[in-house]
Formats: sequence, structure tokens, C-alpha cells
Amino acid sequence: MSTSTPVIGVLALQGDVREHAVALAEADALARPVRRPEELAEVDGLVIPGGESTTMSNLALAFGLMEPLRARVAEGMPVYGSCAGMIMLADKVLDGRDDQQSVGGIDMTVRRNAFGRQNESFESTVALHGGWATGLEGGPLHGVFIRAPWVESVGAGVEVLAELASGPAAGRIVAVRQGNLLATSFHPELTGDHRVHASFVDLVRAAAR
Ligand SMILES: NC(=O)CC[C@H](N)C(=O)O
Repeated sequence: MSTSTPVIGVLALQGDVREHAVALAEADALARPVRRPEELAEVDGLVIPGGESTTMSNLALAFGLMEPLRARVAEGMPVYGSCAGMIMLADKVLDGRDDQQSVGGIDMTVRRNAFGRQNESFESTVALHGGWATGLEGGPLHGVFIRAPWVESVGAGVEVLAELASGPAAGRIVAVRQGNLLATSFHPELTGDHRVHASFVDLVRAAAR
């Protein structure tokens, strides 16, 4: 097992880059901003933060990052996407803009801005399933949702890790994993609870073995 500290990039085209870097450092990883293909080539894993997936798609294309991102996902690099980052990891996007592209990799369909206008931003308890039911010690997560997507459906190879616990959208899938790819609808970097980042750092360490 590798005992060295994993180097994890944070895609720094837009979004909560600093907050993710802080959460990764708390989870014992070395965080680095990634804006160029050369920087992407040097990291053991990557966080794609929230923001606006349409803008992120444009910027990733303009910075020449879309194909390198797809190539590293295909090689098995661990990636964690939050909110717009989840949309970037989805194979299929509903209510997207026609020209928006995703990196893809997770066999799921997500719906952008799924919780509707009245619910643009809200906080809610997130119930843990699958590997997180036993793996994330300390019980349910507090989810911060900001114009968030939900996962409309998943393919057979996708593990559901969390669902909304209550409210009109109770039971909607808000966290998934497929292989080395992890995605959440919510923003754990804004809560001070670094369990999601710690579970991603574990994934990066396991992949580096
Ligand atoms: N906080 C967020 O990342 C919002 C996601 C945004 N609504 C999108 O479609 O990309």
C-alpha cells in the first residue's frame, strides 16, 4: 500500500475551488488547482466543483481539457464531482443546454436544476445507503443543495450512496459511485463535515496501490 500523500487536483475553471482544497487538506491529501492539461496529467485524482455545468463545459472545451479529462476517466483516475461536477460526470443530462457536453463516465441520467424554482437552494438530511451506510461513520449527512441536479436513473453498475431523507423529493438519489467515480448533488465543502472528501481520498489511495 502506498503511504505517500495523494495529490488531488481541483478543476479550477469556476466554483468552490478553495473550499474543496481546504476539505481535501483536512482529509490528508495535497490539493492543487488544475486549469491546464499538463496540470491534469500530474494528479492522482480530481475534484470537479459546483458552478454552472454549461459554463464549465464551455471552459473545459476552450482550455483544451475535455478530451484529456475523458482520457483520464477512461484510464481509471478517481474523480469526485459535486453538483455541476456531478452533471459533468453523467453519461446523460436532462434539461441541459443543447451544446453542453459532459465528460461522462457514470452510467446515469441526471436532471439539471431538478428541485424546481421554489427549492433553488435548501438544506436537508441525506440518508446513507450502500457503501456509505457502513463506511461513513457518524450517521446521515447534512446536504447543502444549490440549484442542484438529482439522479433520475442509474445503470446496473452504479452504486447508490445517498437519497434525500424527507420533504417533497424524499427518496431522490443524490449520491452515487461507479468504480473510481463519485458524485453528489450537494456541496459537502460548505458544511465543515469532511467525511465525503475523506471517502474520496480513500478511493484515490486505493486506486494508487
Ligand atoms: N451549484 C451548482 O453546481 C449548480 C449546478 C447548475 N445548476 C448546473 O446546471 O450546472
